[in-house]
Parts: sequence; C-alpha cells; structure tokens
Amino acid sequence: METILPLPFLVSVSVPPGLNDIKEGLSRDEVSCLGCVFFEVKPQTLEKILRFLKRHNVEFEPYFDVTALESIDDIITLLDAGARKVFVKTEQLADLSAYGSRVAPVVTGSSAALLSSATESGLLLSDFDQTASEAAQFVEEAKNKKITPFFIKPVAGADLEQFIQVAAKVNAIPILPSTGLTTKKDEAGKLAISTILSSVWKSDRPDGLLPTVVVDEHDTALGLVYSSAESVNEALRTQTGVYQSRKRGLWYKGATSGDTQELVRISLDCDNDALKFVVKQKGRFCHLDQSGCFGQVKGLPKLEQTLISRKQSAPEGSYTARLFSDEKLVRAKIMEEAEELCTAQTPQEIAFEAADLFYFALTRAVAAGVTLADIEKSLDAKSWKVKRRTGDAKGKWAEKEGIKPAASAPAATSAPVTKEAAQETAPEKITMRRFDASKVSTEELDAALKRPAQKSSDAIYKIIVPIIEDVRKNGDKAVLSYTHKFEKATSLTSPVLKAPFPKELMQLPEETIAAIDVSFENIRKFHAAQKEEKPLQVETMPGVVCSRFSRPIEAVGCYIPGGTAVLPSTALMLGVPAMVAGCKKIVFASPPRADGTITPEIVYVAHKVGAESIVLAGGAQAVAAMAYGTESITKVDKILGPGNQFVTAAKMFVSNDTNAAVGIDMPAGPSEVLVIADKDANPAFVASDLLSQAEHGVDSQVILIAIDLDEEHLQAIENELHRQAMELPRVQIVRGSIAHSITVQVKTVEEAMELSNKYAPEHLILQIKDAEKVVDLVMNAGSVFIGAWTPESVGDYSAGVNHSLPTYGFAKQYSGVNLASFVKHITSSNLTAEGLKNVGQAVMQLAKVEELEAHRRAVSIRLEHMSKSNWKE
Ligand SMILES: NC(=O)c1ccc[n+]([C@@H]2O[C@H](COP(=O)([O-])OP(=O)(O)OC[C@H]3O[C@@H](n4cnc5c(N)ncnc54)[C@H](O)[C@@H]3O)[C@@H](O)[C@H]2O)c1
Ligand SMILES: N[C@H](CO)Cc1c[nH]c[nH+]1
Ligand SMILES: [Zn+2]
Repeated sequence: METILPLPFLVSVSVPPGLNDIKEGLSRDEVSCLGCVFFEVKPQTLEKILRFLKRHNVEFEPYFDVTALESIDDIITLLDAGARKVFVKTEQLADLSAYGSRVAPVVTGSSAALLSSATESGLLLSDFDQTASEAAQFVEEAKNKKITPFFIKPVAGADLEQFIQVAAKVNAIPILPSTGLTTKKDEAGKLAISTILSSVWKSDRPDGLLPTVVVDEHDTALGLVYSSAESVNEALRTQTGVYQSRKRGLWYKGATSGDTQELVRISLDCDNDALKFVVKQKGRFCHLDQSGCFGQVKGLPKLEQTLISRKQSAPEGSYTARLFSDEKLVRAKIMEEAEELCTAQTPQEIAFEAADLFYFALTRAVAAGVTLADIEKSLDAKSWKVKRRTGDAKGKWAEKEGIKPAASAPAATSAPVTKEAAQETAPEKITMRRFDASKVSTEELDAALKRPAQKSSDAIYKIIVPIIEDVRKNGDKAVLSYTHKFEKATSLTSPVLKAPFPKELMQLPEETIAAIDVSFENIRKFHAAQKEEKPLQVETMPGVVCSRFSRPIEAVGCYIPGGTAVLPSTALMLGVPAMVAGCKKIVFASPPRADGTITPEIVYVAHKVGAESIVLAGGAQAVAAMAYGTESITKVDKILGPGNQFVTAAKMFVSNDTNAAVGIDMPAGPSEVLVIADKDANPAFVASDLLSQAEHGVDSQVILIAIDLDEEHLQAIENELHRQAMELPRVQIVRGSIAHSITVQVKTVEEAMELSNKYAPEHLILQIKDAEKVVDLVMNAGSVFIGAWTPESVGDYSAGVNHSLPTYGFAKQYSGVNLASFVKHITSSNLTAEGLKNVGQAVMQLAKVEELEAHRRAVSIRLEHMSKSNWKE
C-alpha cells in the first residue's frame, strides 16, 4: 500500500492539536484543513494522544514517531486507535509486521548505509541535515533505490525552503514544523503554504490555476472551480471555501449569497494537477435551485436531509413525529426490517428490505443527533484496526440461530468497509465472569474473589533491596541514576526541587487551578474537623490524672505515584492533612517526566501546602532517599502514600530497618472497588463506578454484588460496562483488570454485606434502596460511597474524604490516611500525693510479682517520705 497524503508534505506539531491549541505556527484549524499531522509520542504523552485520536481521528490523519515507546503493546494500541503510520525503531519492525506499510523504521543521520534499513513501507530519516557533506551522496543513493514513501525530518533550525527543494529532488515527503509555516503571504522567518504548494503542483493551464473539485463530507461532488496559491492560502487562513475566479479574482464562496462553506480538508490528486476541497456546505453550492452543480444529492445523504427536516417540522401526532419520539417503535421497526432482510431471497427483495432497514437505522441516528458523517467516520475509524474477532453473532442471537463460534479469527488482510467486515473488527466484549452464590461452593467463590497475584515479596525484594542499599551508600548520585534508568529523564542533574517553587513550573489552566482549589478546601475542612480540640483527660482514681495529647510528626514524606498515571490528587490527599496537622517539613516525591520536569499540578499543590521540597524520583529509590536522606534530600520520620509493588515493598523494608527510624502508613496497592447493587440501581451508574477503578491498572480488581437482579438487569449492566469501556482511552488497561473481576449474584442485603466484609474492599459503593441504613452493617472497608448520587470518583478528588486507602483486604486492620496519620499521640500522668497513696499499693504489688524491686521502691520511697514528714495535701 503506498501512502497517499492529502498534500505532499506533513506538518509536525509538538502538542496534539486536539488538546491544546497550537500556540505558535499554524492554528489548529489550519493544520486540520491540511489534513496530516505528525508528532513524537513520549510514554507520558501516550494517554493524551490516545484521547486525542479518539476525538479527532478523522479530522486529522495522524503520523507518529514512537521511537520513545518501548512497549510493542503501546504501539499497537496507537495503531488500533487510528494512527495512519508509526515510525519505530528498526528492531521493533518484526513485532509489528501485521500492520504492513503502516509501520516504518526511523533512522538518524545521513549516511547512505542507513538506506539499507528501508522496508517496503519506506523509512523516516530523522534530523536530516542537507548541509552535511554526506547528504549529497545520500540523496543520490536514495534516488537510485526509489524508496517510497520516504520521509525526511530536518535538523532543528534548518532552512525550510532549501529543505523542501532537497525533498523534491529525492522524491521524499518532508516533515515541516508548524512553527516554521504560515498562511500569510509574508511573515518574517516563516515559509508560506502557498510557496510550498506552488512548488509542487503542476498546472497545465496558461493562467497557472488548478482545477478544484468541491465535495461535501460524503464526497458527493458539488462543483468544479479553480484555485491559485493565493486563494488556497486564503481558504486555509479563513477555513472557508475561497477560490480563484477566472474573471473576478479571489472568490469568497457565499460572501453575497450567504451560502458559505466551512473548509474541512484540502488535498491534491495523485499527480499533483488537481485539488479537492472537502467542505460543509451551508445552503446550496449551485446558483440554480439544486444543492450541487451536478444536481440534487441522492441516496443516504438525501434521506438524511429529509429526516433532519422532518425531525424539525413533523406535525404533532404524525407517524414521523411518533418515530422520533417513541424509541420502542423505532426499535421494533429495526428488528422487523432486519428480520425481513434476512428472509429476503431475490436481489430485488434484498435491496428493498435493506433500504427499509437503512431508513429506520438512520431515523434512530437522526433522532439521537447522530449524522451520516458521524456514522461514516465510525466506519472509517474501524477500518484502522487490525485486531480481528471472528465476527460471531452474540449471545441470544447466536443461540436463536444455533450458531457456534468459529475456531479462530482470520488474519487481517484489507480494511473492512462493509457492515459485516466492520463487525469483524469489533473487539471482544469486555465482561466480568458471573457467579451465583447459591450455586457455587464457598471455596469456589473465595478463589474467584482472590485479588490478582502480586509478584512474590521475595522476587520484589531481590529487585528493591540493592536499589535501597545503593541509595543509602551513594545518595544523590544513585537516586539520579535510577531516575535516568526508569523515568528516562537523562537530562536531570539534581534529584530534588526545593521550595520556593518557580512560578513557571506551575503554569496551569484556570479551570485546573479552580478544581484544585475547591478540592483542597474540602479536604482541608474534613481533615481539620478531625483535629482533637483539647487533650483527652481522665481522672482514673482520685488524684490520678491521665492525659493524651497529639503532636505533629515533624518531617513527612508523601509519595505521589507517577508510573502509569500522574496523580496530582494524591498530592492533595497527603499534602493537605500534613499541612493541617502542622508537620514542619513536608517532602513530596514523584517520578519526573522524561524531560526531567514534574507535573505542574503537583508543583502547585506542593506550593499550596507549603512543602519544603519535591524529590524528583519514584519507586524504591525515592522511598530510600526519604528514609535515609541524601546530600540534598531531607530525611523524614514517616513515609506515606500509595504506589506500585516496588514502592510498597520499599516502604515495608525501610520501616523494618531500625537504622532508618522511619514509619509508614499502610499497604496501599492496586485500586479496587466493590459495588453492591439492587433493583433500584441504574445500570449505567453501576458500570461507570466499576470502570472508574478498573482503569487504574491491569492489577486492579472490581467486584459487583448483585442483590436479586433478574437477567435483564444483569445484562443491562454488562452491556453498559462494555459500551462505556470501549469509549475509554484506557480500554486496554480495563480489559486487563476486568479479566479478573467478577459479578456475584446473591439474594439479600445481609448476604451481600457478609461477602463485602469478608472481602474488605478499598472502596465500597452502595447503590441500593435505603443505602444509608445499610452502613451499620459495614465492618471492613476503606471508604464507603452511599447511594446513587455518590460515585467513587468524588472521593478520589474533591468531596473531602481521603483516597489513600488500604487495599488487598488490609481494610480489616488498617484505616485509610487521615489526620491521625500525621500526628503521634503522647500520654501523660499527673498524680497528687493522695493519688499516689490511692494507686501505690497496686503498683508495688505488681512490681513485686515481676520481681522488679526498683520499680516498687520508686513508690515506697515516696509513701515513706509522706508518712515521715506527716505530709498533708
Ligand atoms: N490505594 C490507594 O489509595 C491508591 C491511590 C492511588 C494510586 N494507587 C495505586 O498506585 C499504583 C501506582 O503505580 P504506578 O506504577 O503507576 O506508579 P508508581 O509511582 O507507584 O511507580 C513507578 C515507579 O516504579 C518503579 N519501577 C517500575 N518498574 C520497575 C522495575 N522493573 N524495577 C524497579 N522499579 C521499577 C520506577 O522507579 C517508577 O518510578 C497503582 O497500582 C494504583 O492503582 C493506589
Ligand atoms: N482511586 C485511587 C485510590 O485507589 C485514587 C485516585 C487518584 N486519582 C484517581 N483515583
Ligand atoms: Zn480512582
């Protein structure tokens, strides 16, 4: 498959344009009209890019340099999400061969020998320096080898005009930084798009104009016009239809008629001598009373137009109005037509019935505000996936037709375009295994409820103990070396950032600041309320006063995980109580990003809670650094916070080392949730709660306890779970965690609570009638979420409760992080002479039993003194 780009160059941007507007260079819309976008994916930006792909997969054609990704699975996720082409390390090619020409190697340098890396899918030559002496030889070689497509990316600061010329000479596709391009005619230091276009297109007309086919979003031709470099530039700048009239100069379509066009995309044809403009046409394109110059739209677009206008104006009580308002009627019609299509025999009958089915399917879509273009986009997006399922019919449909699943999935060949072919690419249903508590043995149920196995502590200790020893011995140098290794932050030269934190490190959008501020305040309020107003005081006997008072732990280390997801909310959950408790030194630790910086949200929270420093490290090295201290990292008295197995094991290890003299909070491992749902529970709410914890990591586990739910309700939850999961950017993680998650069917609330208390979940969600009353039955849980309007995520972020909680069943003996985690309690005794007289005999007798004479005498000496001096109160 040869790559045909909309235009013979690619625009590279540093930030996915769907996430942040491109600040310098071309605007987001201008890039989208050019059609292709190129960026480098870093492990820490992968998730954002996947989100971007989900939203803008059809708007942009994305090309990625993924050489910074080590995991083949991550690259596959990106490809399946719709990456048009990925450029990988040569050694990763073999593992991605199923993706054919969508994968090409990237090489750096300009030595001709590098050309041997080229595959049938071409290659990307990175940092191409056309001024280097080898370049000429390289160019010659490349030309001889006829490598297609062959991309080149310039070294930073290259002269783009010269670069484009070299690209044209070797028949390569240049990758041009958006920041070096402009749609203006002259902009100092930037290259005009018009200059690039006119250097590549070939007009065979004496006036140099290019024939331009204008089409709508379904590729229906609206008419033929002409373009000049200037008109294209103008179209890109205004993102509207602007053409070159042969008589009247620049023609802004709709300027007088009002029938304007929104520019979606421009592209050149295969031999660069005709342009295509894809537009969203308002009103008509043609000057006659028809939508396009070649006549009216037909087929599905026409049906869509009719349905939209009927939806807007169908008379009340008419059949069409009923169709739009009665979901059950549309559902019945779709089923009826589908059945009729299946029984149709002749080609005519099949066409007739298929048309009916399309009619009702499109009615359903239009009623829900879904356009034909949306459906086509979905179809196109499916065609980018390579992973196949067998296309088997599902559940009741398979049963009804007596279909058995196929033995294995066929290998991918070409992109599916039909419904059936597209269905073949539909992924496996994401579903939890079901257990009916009344039909399985307790042992079977216990086994199913077991948390996913963690690596044995021996295996983990073998990894983390040498790291801890190294940090203890070599301090900063060791911490830095592990950060270079695990976080790939090789440019980092200091393992710590000390307060005051520079403002530029906490630049955040206003809405993020507002969200952090609201959450901060709620967490502060709830933890401040946990303060003990005054010391506890009890007179146990006359004259014997016992007290207990608290003091903040002086220096605390707050670990904020940052491996699979950066969790600034954890910074709030640890930092705010530490601040409220009055800890003098609050040290944050979190793995930095590959460029050595720390997430600005974490810096902002550190600033708000008055942290003294942020350790730029994660894992066992961060724990060790805080436990023992290094040249630049402050030693702390207690380390708190969740983390992966390496972090948890390191916390356990240092807390057992008396040389470290450091305490820890509790084992807080992979997130988990147990949802109890009854007939009142909304399936969509239940599914969303299960997924909110399932997306944390593949080792997360989520449990649903269904109280007396019928099959329909259970299936509604399962369908919702799958539907919602498929829309998540972290769907692959969810697949992993759902694989070891289960639904248990029970009959009563009591049974449900018994199971829950035995499981001791980190989070317990009660989506049941009178949920509040059931709280009395909760014996073991980290945090409880009561009723339909309390999703677990409010506790993760903003309600005020803490989200750092015991997992893995430790809720049976541990509390989650709270104010008490940051203080220690000190007791005092204060006796009067009378008090000593009252309690003295008991003390002396017990000291005698224990044969500790000095203890006994400490009392007797005082009592004797009292009697000798005839002492009175
Ligand atoms: N229970 C709770 O309250 C709670 C709250 C938030 C997060 N969590 C959990 O915390 C965990 C966070 O884990 P994470 O991995 O995303 O981040 P993390 O910050 O805990 O771990 C990342 C670090 O692990 C170390 N590491 C990774 N691979 C290693 C290897 N092979 N050898 C040695 N060290 C290695 C690296 O130093 C890296 O910096 C998740 O399981 C999440 O569910 C729990
Ligand atoms: N649910 C996690 C605790 O198990 C905490 C968290 C942070 N961000 C989102 N969730
Ligand atoms: Zn969470």
